[in-house]
Amino acid sequence: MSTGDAMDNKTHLVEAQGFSLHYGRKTAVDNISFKIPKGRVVGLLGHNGAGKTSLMKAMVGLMGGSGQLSVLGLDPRSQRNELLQSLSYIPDVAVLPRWARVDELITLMSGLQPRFSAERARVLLKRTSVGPRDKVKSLSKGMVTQLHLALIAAIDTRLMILDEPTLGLDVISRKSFYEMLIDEWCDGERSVIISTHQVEEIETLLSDVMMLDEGKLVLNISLEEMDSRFVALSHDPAAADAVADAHPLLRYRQQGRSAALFDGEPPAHVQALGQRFRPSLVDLFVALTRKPELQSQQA
Ligand SMILES: Nc1ncnc2c1ncn2[C@@H]1O[C@H](COP(=O)(O)OP(=O)(O)OP(=O)(O)O)[C@@H](O)[C@H]1O
Repeated sequence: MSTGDAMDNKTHLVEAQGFSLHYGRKTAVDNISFKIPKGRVVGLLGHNGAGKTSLMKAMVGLMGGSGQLSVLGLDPRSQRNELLQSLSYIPDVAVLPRWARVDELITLMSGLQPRFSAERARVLLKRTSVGPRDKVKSLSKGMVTQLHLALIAAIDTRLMILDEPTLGLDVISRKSFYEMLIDEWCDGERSVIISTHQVEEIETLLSDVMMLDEGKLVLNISLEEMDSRFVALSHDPAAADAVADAHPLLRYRQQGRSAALFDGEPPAHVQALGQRFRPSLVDLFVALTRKPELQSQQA
């Protein structure tokens, strides 16, 4: 793949070290450190206001911050123009010009972005119901999002950043959006970072997950590591006290039964009181980002 960015094969696509971002006195991103290597599909999860958009804006150089942040080996703030040639980005409030026709947008992109392939965009659009002569204003919200992805995925880069790309779409449109992304863009070399609230339906796509809670990175893990590290147990109500004494991250209900989620192996005597099952990403998300006072009310 031809990339003119400032990367060698050892560099991570994104590296943050002690990175923070503030709006006045408000801390939106709080001293976070992480690395994203090539070939990953990273879910950036967090409740409203957790800091996802702020972090993504910093990655594309729209916001400054303190600490270190490097994207494709570049400083997003001071080397923004260079970075934008090498990065694919769909912001949360993406708009395409409503007056334009699809083929006009393809021509426009060809003039603006040296790594854009008009031919590739046309191939990608064949997967959708968007026609080259359609006007943007005649398309449904789901079709506009598909069009936007086709245009962005036709840029030859190593990193795509998608901020809540499927917001407002129905389940079928969301599915076809992610199918196109995975089939047509992810190739084992490129990485994509997707922020979303639809934790449940994105779980099977992801290779890694990063969870933000009030600006802090509370989890940064591959799905494989997640499976080996976190353990869930379903148990009878009579075992509730013994389970609680083992300090689970979360107590909840699963298929009508009491359940508990542990970070690491619970003690053997507690394991003997229940049946193990694989916790879902949603369970983990709730456990790590729900306020403690809510947890104690619901347990
Ligand atoms: N322009 C701004 N001025 C002041 N505070 C802001 C601004 N933008 C965001 N914030 C604050 O920064 C924090 C993080 O916001 P951000 O938009 O990054 O969160 P988010 O995780 O993307 O949320 P959502 O899921 O609702 O889009 C929030 O507390 C928010 O109120």
